[in-house]
Amino acid sequence: MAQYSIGFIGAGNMATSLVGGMIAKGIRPARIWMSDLDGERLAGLRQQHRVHVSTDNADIASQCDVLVMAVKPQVMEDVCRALAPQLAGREVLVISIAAGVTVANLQAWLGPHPVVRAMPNTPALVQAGATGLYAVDSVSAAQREQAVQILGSVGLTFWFEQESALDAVTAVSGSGPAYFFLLMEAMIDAGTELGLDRATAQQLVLQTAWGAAQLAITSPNSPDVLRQQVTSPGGTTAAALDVFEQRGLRDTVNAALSAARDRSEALAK
Ligand SMILES: NC(=O)C1=CN([C@@H]2O[C@H](COP(=O)(O)OP(=O)(O)OC[C@H]3O[C@@H](n4cnc5c(N)ncnc54)[C@H](O)[C@@H]3O)[C@@H](O)[C@H]2O)C=CC1
Ligand SMILES: O=C(O)[C@@H]1CCC=N1
Repeated sequence: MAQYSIGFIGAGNMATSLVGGMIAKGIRPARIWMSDLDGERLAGLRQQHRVHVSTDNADIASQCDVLVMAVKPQVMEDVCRALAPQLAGREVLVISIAAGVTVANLQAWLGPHPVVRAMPNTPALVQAGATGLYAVDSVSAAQREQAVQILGSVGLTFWFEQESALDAVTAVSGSGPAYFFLLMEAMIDAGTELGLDRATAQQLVLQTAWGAAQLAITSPNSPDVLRQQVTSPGGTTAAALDVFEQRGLRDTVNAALSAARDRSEALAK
């Protein structure tokens, strides 16, 4: 693996997940730099991962060939504008993981650097993430490979030709874990209502979610076929699925994902 150095601006949940994955995949901690406003958090990360840390973003930016921008979208402009002088005249690959921050925004704030926009998700924490990627034309093949090494260290990566696809990716897989967690919460509550103790209901729900995902990933059959295999005519599953369909689950899911896509687009404005 080429020995380029990688800096993270913002050392929150997503950056920490990525760093954990990269180290697990053999990237040496000495090549990783992290900055954040929270010095205590950085001290913990230095102790845990042996990475370089600093509370000064410019310090990190001046050391690195690849910069992963991992602060919240709302502070991204200020953080980028403050870093622009550090990057001027240097070849730095910028990878942003922020929801709804466009490559045009990033290049306006940071300067005309090669930019990859990425949308990962929190299962990256357990190296089961899914990330959508979009690159501007100036990103070289080697830099695309660097982006895949970083984001691919925590799960699957998918390239998209159109930047607008990342708003849809955000709605599907970026926010997606929360939808499944909501369904888990609702099933645990319902199981408890039906008389199970909460701890047992939770274990049953989580094992069922994990098993269903494993089955869907490994089976040659699509989810609709797998659903039909659970559903005996006139049986219990049919009784439940009828309620979901009658109460408009598909329309609700469709409207929810459209709202997430719209919010991703709006954040860019
Ligand atoms: N949480 C999620 O599910 C996903 C989040 N994202 C994106 O990842 C980015 C980070 O999100 P999280 O890690 O969840 O947030 P987080 O709040 O855990 O991390 C953000 C970090 O940035 C630091 N920070 C704030 N201002 C700073 C500054 N001026 N300089 C340096 N560091 C600063 C904060 O102290 C914090 O540690 C966001 O842009 C979000 O849109 C992308 C995909 C999924
Ligand atoms: O809710 C958000 O805005 C971020 C982006 C995708 C997941 N979390």
